[in-house]
Amino acid sequence: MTAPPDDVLWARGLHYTYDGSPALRGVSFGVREGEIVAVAGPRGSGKSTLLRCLSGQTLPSEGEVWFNSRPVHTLSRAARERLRLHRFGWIDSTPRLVPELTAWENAALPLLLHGTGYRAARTAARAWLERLDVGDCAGKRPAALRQAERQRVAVARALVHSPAVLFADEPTAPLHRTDRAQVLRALSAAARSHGITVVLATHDLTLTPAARTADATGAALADRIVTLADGRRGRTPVREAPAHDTPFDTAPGNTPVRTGPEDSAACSLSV
Ligand SMILES: Nc1ncnc2c1ncn2[C@@H]1O[C@H](COP(=O)(O)OP(=O)(O)OP(=O)(O)O)[C@@H](O)[C@H]1O
Repeated sequence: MTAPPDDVLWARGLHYTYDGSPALRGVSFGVREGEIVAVAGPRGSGKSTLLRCLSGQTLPSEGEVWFNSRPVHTLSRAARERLRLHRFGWIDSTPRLVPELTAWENAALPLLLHGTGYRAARTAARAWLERLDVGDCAGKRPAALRQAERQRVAVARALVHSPAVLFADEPTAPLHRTDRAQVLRALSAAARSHGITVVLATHDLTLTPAARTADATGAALADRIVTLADGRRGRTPVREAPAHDTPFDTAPGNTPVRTGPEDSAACSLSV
């Protein structure tokens, strides 16, 4: 089996089980370069597990994950860790910053781990903090920052090394509504301007045209939504103009195939 050449990330027939309890039941998934895809589903539907499998943090019990047409599921743990460090970014719902480091030092961590020089890392980290509207926080430690500021620092850290794919697991869940919209706008604008592919998990199922119209401040974030329910791909609650001609859906047998617009939507999200 080989992955479609125009997909940066591609997974087929993913199963994952926690102590006998299935979390993923044959999920297939494809993402194109530069695309922002939201994975939506209720709590416990398998979103985090899917993101962990796609990013190589967790090996699926069954199934395949491919990045740039190369298999991830057959890599050693060390090779997957290198892949994550160099090519992927990750944002959790709770910003996990190092309390002893300043905001810019936290944001610069991936570069410093890559061996980038201190000055260059500082310049890049500060530039990302500016871009995310927390430039004036650069010298502060996490304890001196608001939650939304800490999350922006975490976003800067996830983007500072220009990853190929950014995984965001409910990145604005603990924030207030206004902060959510701002962080989402900043995240999506940064990803789009740098051509970074985003896979974003959300439990918010209010992805209806009416909800989006009402949410005038919401970021026009995702190109496409895929839904998960009970560890399986579902149908999207939204049907709108497709962002791409040939989005993916799952065919019987769990092979990603090109389909009509069912699984595709230009949408804004509250994550
Ligand atoms: N470490 C774990 N040990 C055992 N079961 C787990 C573990 N992590 C997740 N699960 C279970 O696997 C299923 C999928 O969980 P997962 O966290 O992937 O879903 P989710 O959609 O991301 O949910 P949430 O929005 O609450 O994070 C759930 O039934 C969950 O209880």
